[in-house]
Amino acid sequence: MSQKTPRDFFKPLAIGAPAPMRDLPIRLERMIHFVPPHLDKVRAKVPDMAGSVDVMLANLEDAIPADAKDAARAGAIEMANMYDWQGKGTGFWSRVNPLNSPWFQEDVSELVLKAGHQLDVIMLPKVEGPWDIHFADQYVAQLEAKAGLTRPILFHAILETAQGMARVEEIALASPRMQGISLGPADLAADRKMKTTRVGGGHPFYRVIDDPNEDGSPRASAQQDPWHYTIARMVDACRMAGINAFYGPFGDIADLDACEQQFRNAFLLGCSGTWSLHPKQIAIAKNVFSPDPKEVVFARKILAAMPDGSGVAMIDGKMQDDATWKQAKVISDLADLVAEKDPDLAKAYAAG
Ligand SMILES: CC(C)(COP(=O)(O)OP(=O)(O)OC[C@H]1O[C@@H](n2cnc3c(N)ncnc32)[C@H](O)[C@@H]1OP(=O)(O)O)[C@@H](O)C(=O)NCCC(=O)NCCSC(=O)C[C@H](O)C(=O)O
Ligand SMILES: [Mg+2]
Repeated sequence: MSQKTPRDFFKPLAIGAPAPMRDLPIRLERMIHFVPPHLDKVRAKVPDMAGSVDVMLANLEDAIPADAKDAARAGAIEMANMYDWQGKGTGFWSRVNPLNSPWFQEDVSELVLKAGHQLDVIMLPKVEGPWDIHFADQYVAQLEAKAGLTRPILFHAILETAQGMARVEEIALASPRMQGISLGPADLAADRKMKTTRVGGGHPFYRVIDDPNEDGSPRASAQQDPWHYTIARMVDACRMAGINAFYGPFGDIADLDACEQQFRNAFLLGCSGTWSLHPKQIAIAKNVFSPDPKEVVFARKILAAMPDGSGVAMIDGKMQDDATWKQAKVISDLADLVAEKDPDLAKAYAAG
């Protein structure tokens, strides 16, 4: 038997470490905003930006130069103490360097020992299999015990290798610390040997083409989504494990339309949120990952028409039954969560 017994699964991994959570906290996580914490100018913006994002993330991994890793780690710890993250309801996360890097051990130990009381989630890049989660799980439990933490820190894995993709279900189920998984399209593309230099989004060469026209006129063609399979598989693995799926980075900061479309596809397929790399992407994520007011009004009509969630009803010519009741509940519950944070959307959702 290679798995823990059900009883052992929820035992703390170190004496004095907090008990693992049985249920994830229900939080709005429409965008995970990436901050390069070694840059004084950007770090200084954090307190003012904190209320406008759902999650603020101090990034220690890629995009941080090797000679700035120590400064980024120190900046992340400063960020942890710049705002009352726990009290004011904005998530505070950090993406650490990979397990095989010279920085992982110090990243995690410094964060947990010096900022663990503020830290909600450690994002683990380039996770290849459950063994990576198990190693980090044990290490963090020891540090939590040493720091005297009473609330366990959760894990978020990034899918950025073919092996990680192939083992996504095992990763999702590896520990009760697992909060969610994001797609890392840039590293994943490289590892898969996809022929692109883009960070997420479509590609002009990845398309389908109409059959030839009899008159020889030009054939219509349309770009396709190269990430459809990957996102759908990640969503299934996450939802099976009761954790959340996230789209990752969209690297063309100037192309706001394409960013919005990529986010929207992920939202429709089941993702809870995305990363924002630049302030411009925050509003896009907020808009896309909050349900559309018209959909909310319609969803609530379904719930009202079938108060116990069973039977059949017709609304605006569309058949509703137990399954559409469940769909409506997903949208309505998310709208309730958004409304707690956003008074304008609360009004729009109530308008119906
Ligand atoms: C991408 C950036 C380097 C662009 O920065 P910059 O050139 O400074 O942009 P602007 O001049 O347009 O900036 C306007 C102002 O906004 C501030 N700014 C910029 N970015 C941020 C931010 N993330 N948070 C807060 N504030 C920000 C600038 O300082 C300007 O301020 P001011 O001068 O006062 O007007 C930059 O946006 C950036 O570094 N973003 C984060 C990049 C990052 O984290 N990359 C790693 C994640 S993606 C990844 O790792 C790939 C993934 O793992 C995979 O495999 O797929
Ligand atoms: Mg990456």
